[in-house]
Amino acid sequence: MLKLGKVEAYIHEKLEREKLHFVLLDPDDVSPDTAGKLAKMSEEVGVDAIMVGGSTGAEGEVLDNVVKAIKENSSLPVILFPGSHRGVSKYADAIFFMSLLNSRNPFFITGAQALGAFTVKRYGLEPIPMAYLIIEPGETVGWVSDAKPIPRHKPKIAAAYALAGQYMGMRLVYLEAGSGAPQHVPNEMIKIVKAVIDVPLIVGGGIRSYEDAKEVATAGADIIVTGTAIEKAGSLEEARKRLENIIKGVKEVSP
Ligand SMILES: CC(C)=CCC/C(C)=C/CC/C(C)=C/CC/C(C)=C/COP(=O)(O)OP(=O)(O)O
Ligand SMILES: O=P(O)(O)OC[C@@H](O)CO
Ligand SMILES: [Mg+2]
Repeated sequence: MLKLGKVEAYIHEKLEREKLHFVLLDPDDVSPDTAGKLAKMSEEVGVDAIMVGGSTGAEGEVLDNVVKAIKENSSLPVILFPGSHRGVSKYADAIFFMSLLNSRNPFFITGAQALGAFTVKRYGLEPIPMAYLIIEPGETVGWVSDAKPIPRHKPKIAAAYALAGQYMGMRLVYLEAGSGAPQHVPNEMIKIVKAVIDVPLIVGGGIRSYEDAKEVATAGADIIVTGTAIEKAGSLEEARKRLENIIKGVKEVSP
């Protein structure tokens, strides 16, 4: 029988009771000191995990120091969200071992994964296989990864990719509108994707408010990710206020 790793089991256990909220911290945008403070505050307000990564090359010491600071200041699981095979840190708990299924460049479908696989093994990181899909507009990550972003009004295309990902063995599906997107993934698309897959659905990009979070969760997202809203809050107090509201929106929707 398939035995899930610690972090994946934690996700599934929690999902029995509630929808989840993950915070994404990009070492390109936050210092270790700020990351530590944000992680501590995140744990206090009920965030479920911290993701660490960026599309513009978070790696090496810069990445390690942010992950270490988060681990020192909170007990939340830290999951890597790598932009390439270099986005791997031995201080994290797990890694979204993701394939960007709608990229035009095989590097983002299987190349980075092959180049990163031995590092993941050497560090003893828990890999969580994930289908990563870029939805319009896609923002920086869409451009960097040479994606063919799925049109916002074509939910069936997203559903087909998501189901294909599940059939290829991926145990999570992530719909990504792009960090800082003016609008999050359309509700209708979330609904249709959720209806065809059996694995948990993650949605991120452009979620900023209580209303956004509640809408996305109601449409069918199991895990809601926010980055910019917290990173760009200006102060720790403002970040706390925003997070409390977003989490309220997520937790009000039953799983
Ligand atoms: C599994 C391994 C080892 C590698 C996977 C490599 C893949 C497929 C990457 C997908 C493409 C990519 C560039 C992903 C980056 C994901 C990410 C962290 C996006 C969000 O980034 P932000 O840094 O918040 O956005 P900005 O770039 O706009 O700051
Ligand atoms: O920065 P935001 O817009 O919250 O996006 C989060 C995440 O989905 C980006 O990969
Ligand atoms: Mg960033």
